[in-house]
Amino acid sequence: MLRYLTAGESHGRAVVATIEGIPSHVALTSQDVSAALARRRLGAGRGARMQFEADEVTLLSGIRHGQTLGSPITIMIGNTEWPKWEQVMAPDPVPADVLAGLARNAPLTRPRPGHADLAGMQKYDFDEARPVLERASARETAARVAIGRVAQNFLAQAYGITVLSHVVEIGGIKADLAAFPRMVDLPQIDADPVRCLDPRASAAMQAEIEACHVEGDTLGGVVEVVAWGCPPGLGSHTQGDRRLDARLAGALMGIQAIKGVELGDGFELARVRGSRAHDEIQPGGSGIERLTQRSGGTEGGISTGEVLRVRAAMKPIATVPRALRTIDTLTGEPTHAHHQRSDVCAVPAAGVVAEAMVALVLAEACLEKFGGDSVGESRRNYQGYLRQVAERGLSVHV
Ligand SMILES: Cc1cc2nc3c(=O)[nH]c(=O)nc-3n(C[C@H](O)[C@H](O)[C@H](O)COP(=O)(O)O)c2cc1C
Ligand SMILES: C=C(O[C@@H]1CC(C(=O)O)=C[C@@H](OP(=O)(O)O)[C@H]1O)C(=O)O
Repeated sequence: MLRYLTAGESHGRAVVATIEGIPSHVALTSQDVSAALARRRLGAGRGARMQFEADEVTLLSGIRHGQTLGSPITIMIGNTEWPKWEQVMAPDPVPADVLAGLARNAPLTRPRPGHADLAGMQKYDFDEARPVLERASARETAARVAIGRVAQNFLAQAYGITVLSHVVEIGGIKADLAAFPRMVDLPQIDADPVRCLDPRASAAMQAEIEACHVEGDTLGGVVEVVAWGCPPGLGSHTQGDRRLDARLAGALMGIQAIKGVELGDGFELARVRGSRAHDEIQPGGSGIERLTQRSGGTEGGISTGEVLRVRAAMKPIATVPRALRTIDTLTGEPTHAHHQRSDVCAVPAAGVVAEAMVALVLAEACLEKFGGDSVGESRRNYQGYLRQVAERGLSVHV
């Protein structure tokens, strides 16, 4: 069983994540985790914090001399600004007169539409938004990306699975993907300022982000996560909550500001006839192959062995500089939402987070199917299963 938990506030001392169930002997260093976190900071449209946030990584448990031990892995990511927030976010009581003198501690009573401010105040009985936004903030996604990298190393080393993401849409501008090769590499994607593989769309997206920046507005978009090397047989048709597509959708919808998920051609499949919707099967290689890749690599909630492809739609950033209408919860009077520094567009970063979530789902599904307490054992079990599929003549030629 694989399980994990994150903790920490955006302006607290640190965010942390613990993951349990990763087998032993996965090669992993703090440089790997730092590199993953650096990718999350990338992307046109990110705000001031991402310029200076250093994401200080400490591997607290579960790793020794560059290898996992099979015990719980804990990763801590220090928040660069902690010294400035130490009193505002102090776990122990701070004298009222000290707090009153801190501009940063001014009560946030003008909740932002689209953020967690108001719903969180209602639910947790707070008279201002600070205690809510500190945890609602996508700062938390740094912790998920850190353990996502652990999962990615495990997937690559045990099964040869590669997970990566790219941006397919920002602010209504769509990438033209028709001409792209089936396998693209990460440096190629990360070299683009919005992590988009279509140079023309990328330029238009960057211009739109800049226009929004100037006009005090914000943007959302769509990311696609692709996984190569997934074997057939992950997930199960036998129960709704075991379906791989359901688990992927849940994991992606769990990312801040993600409002829609589709597998493969998703919603488009609802608009065409069955004869144009499914992936026909023919003999290929020493087994079978598909003529198209519309399903996104799952059928019946089980991976088919085709390339896995899943998209997530992100709503625009809620902290709109041209502040939206709201009420002051102190007076009940109409006003405009509080505004602080924020991202104009975080779609490229959301792609990196989505990659981490897909890697965590796949790692869990692989461990369910193949088990193993060490990478070597997981790999042997996996190879035995591939032989079984081959003996039936059902190997997938991708
Ligand atoms: C990588 C990333 C960065 C984000 N940056 C900001 C930001 O700077 N300002 C903001 O208001 N929302 C930002 N968001 C979105 C909020 O976290 C999100 O809108 C909020 O949690 C409420 O979303 P929900 O309705 O989906 O829960 C970001 C989201 C992600 C995934
Ligand atoms: C800190 C991160 O993103 C933050 C996500 C976020 C939000 O409301 O979600 C608001 C901003 O926080 P701050 O007010 O501290 O600048 C972003 O910078 C991060 O991604 O590491």
